[in-house]
Amino acid sequence: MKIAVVGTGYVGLVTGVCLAEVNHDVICIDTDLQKIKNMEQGISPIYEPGLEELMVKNINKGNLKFTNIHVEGFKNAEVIIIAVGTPQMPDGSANLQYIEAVAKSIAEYVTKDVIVVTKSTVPVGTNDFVRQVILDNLKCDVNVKVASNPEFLREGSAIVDTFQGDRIVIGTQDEETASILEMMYEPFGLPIFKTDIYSSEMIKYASNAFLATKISFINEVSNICEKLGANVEDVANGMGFDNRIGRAFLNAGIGYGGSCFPKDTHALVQIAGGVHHDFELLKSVIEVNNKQQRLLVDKIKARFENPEGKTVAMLGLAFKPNTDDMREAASSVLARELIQLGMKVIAYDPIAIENAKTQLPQQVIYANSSEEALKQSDFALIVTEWDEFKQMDLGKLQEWLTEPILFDGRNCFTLEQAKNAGIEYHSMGRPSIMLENKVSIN
Ligand SMILES: NC(=O)C1=CN([C@@H]2O[C@H](COP(=O)(O)OP(=O)(O)OC[C@H]3O[C@@H](n4cnc5c(N)ncnc54)[C@H](O)[C@@H]3O)[C@@H](O)[C@H]2O)C=CC1
Ligand SMILES: O=C(O)[C@H]1O[C@H](OP(=O)(O)OP(=O)(O)OC[C@H]2O[C@@H](n3ccc(=O)[nH]c3=O)[C@H](O)[C@@H]2O)[C@H](O)[C@@H](O)[C@@H]1O
Repeated sequence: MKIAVVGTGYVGLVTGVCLAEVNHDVICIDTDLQKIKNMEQGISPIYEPGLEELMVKNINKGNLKFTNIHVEGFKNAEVIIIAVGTPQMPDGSANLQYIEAVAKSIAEYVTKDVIVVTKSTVPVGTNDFVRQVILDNLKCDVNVKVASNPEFLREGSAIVDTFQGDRIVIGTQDEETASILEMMYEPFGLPIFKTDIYSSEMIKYASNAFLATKISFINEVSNICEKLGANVEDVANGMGFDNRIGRAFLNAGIGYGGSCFPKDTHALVQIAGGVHHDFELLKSVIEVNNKQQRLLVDKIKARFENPEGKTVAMLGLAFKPNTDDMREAASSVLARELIQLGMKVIAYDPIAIENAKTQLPQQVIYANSSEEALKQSDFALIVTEWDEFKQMDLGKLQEWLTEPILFDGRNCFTLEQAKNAGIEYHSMGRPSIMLENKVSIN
């Protein structure tokens, strides 16, 4: 099938590459010419495990192409997939300007019947808007069908999620459109759930909001566990045995970040508000998360009488491991607050440093390895649970840090590991490990 994908970010590029991998004829379109030039040479604009290899393979096979010229991309397309960003507006609602621009270019340039699929996360009713913009601006006498097809991949495991996802959702009431999209996805062999457009649009927001709710819920439980001396990991494991609850997304930490949960929870509150529904539960989820993102600062303030002048190694900057994405990363909030407290921050991340430089305060100093960061610091924080931090020899902290104190925002180590390493260890929702002559802060 001939497919054009508009937008080559995390979703568009991964989708385009995976559809090419199952032998569709794919052209990816982006307005960013530099990205296009790089991708033509097999260089991925984003860090995503396995993506570049598959990209190169399919460019060489001849079924993956790139262009910055929409008319060129749409020329032969039977299906056009919209995967441009829908960032958050100041009031929390989704910004649809990129979606509208794509709809206008489709109207201007399509010369044959086509199915337009909205993969970007968009508020309920947006596909109606896309259809209307296209109809209002259409230059040729062609038939354009519009369908919703939200995406559920996660950054860092996007390729695996695409080939092994739990479901593909197709929102359309047109049987012919549904069956063409089913054919397109058939090679993935995944369950396909068909519904109407509005429900499909809502499934995406409700799914992200539910996952965010699970995270805020366990973080609240975690904060209570700390006060009571319980261990949130055991609590989550014990809860997770119940199939109705499930263990996934019950990892307590420093809150959710990234390009989607924060913006999509805000957008759903706005969507609800648009129909005069006050989504109180989701507002609390957001509020809990905002507090949770800065919890390590509170722990530091509780531990040190005067943190001013201390140097801290900040390990991990990306909003989660295996990505270079810094959007809404807790590291931004933490670095800002620590610097305000008069501390020196030495940061290290295996992949995200270049992106971090555009987001973190300019006073932050970057190290080339965790060892380099730790050796120059008084104590340390783990902000992102990269494998290389989880595999770190904790005993070395005694040697490298002025004070062997670790604040672990992601519970990367067991309490036994910390105890055996002879360090002071403060994690999330679990009792602190103190060295002799020190009193636990919990
Ligand atoms: N990042 C993720 O993990 C997921 C994102 N989503 C949703 O997918 C959508 C896209 O997200 P990302 O891939 O993260 O976005 P992104 O910001 O990484 O990429 C968007 C791309 O679209 C391009 N673009 C903008 N206007 C264009 C136009 N008129 N024509 C061609 N290209 C254009 C930009 O240059 C950019 O490369 C959003 O709605 C997001 O909520 C859904 C599931 C997962
Ligand atoms: O719409 C989207 O963009 C995507 O948003 C999330 O994917 P992503 O943001 O890439 O990453 P997640 O693995 O969901 O993690 C999001 C945040 O939650 C945090 N998290 C996750 C799980 C958990 O148990 N605890 C926790 O704090 C992570 O550290 C991270 O900051 C969803 O998982 C995807 O299904 C969805 O497609």
